[in-house]
Amino acid sequence: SRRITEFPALSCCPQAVWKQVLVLGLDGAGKSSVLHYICSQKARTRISPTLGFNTAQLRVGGLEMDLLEVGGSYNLRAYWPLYLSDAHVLVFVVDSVDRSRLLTARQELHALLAEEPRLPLVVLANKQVGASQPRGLSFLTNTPSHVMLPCSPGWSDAQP
Ligand SMILES: Nc1nc2c(ncn2[C@@H]2O[C@H](COP(=O)(O)OP(=O)(O)OP(=O)(O)O)[C@@H](O)[C@H]2O)c(=O)[nH]1
Ligand SMILES: [Mg+2]
Repeated sequence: SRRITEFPALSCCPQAVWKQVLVLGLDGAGKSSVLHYICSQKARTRISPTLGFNTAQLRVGGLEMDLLEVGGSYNLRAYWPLYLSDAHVLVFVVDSVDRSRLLTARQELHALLAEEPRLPLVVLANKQVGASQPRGLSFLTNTPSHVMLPCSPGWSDAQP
């Protein structure tokens, strides 16, 4: 069964539209946590690695979004490019605390942007508790038309 999470309408998108949002990023970045938080407004501290896909449906007034996460483990990254052509937006989630893997994250993001340079991009700098501006992540992309947002899916109020 298809479970749709509903949000109140936004005045900016009165007509019915459907968008496919592709959610990618290295394993452990927090993609499933973000999807879970969007759909339930609750953090989940125990979350299993995604071995294939994970999906969520949202409706914000007339805007309906299908969110598709493809797991970020090394073997699954080979499948990422297959989903680019159907995507309207790419949300790339980065673990901003795990500095040792930022370079890998950057390489993977650049490989995606090389295939689909005009795909709108949102970078989520995850695990940023209390930060208003993500620091030290500007090198991730030199695409001018992207949005970079700090996030932490409900972490401050997480229940173990
Ligand atoms: N401290 C902290 N931990 C987080 C945050 N978001 C996610 N985590 C933890 O990070 C780990 C990985 O989160 P997931 O959401 O499974 O990561 P993922 O990107 O879906 O990983 P794959 O499915 O393996 O590609 C889990 O233990 C989460 O509980 C956050 O904002 N802060
Ligand atoms: Mg996952």
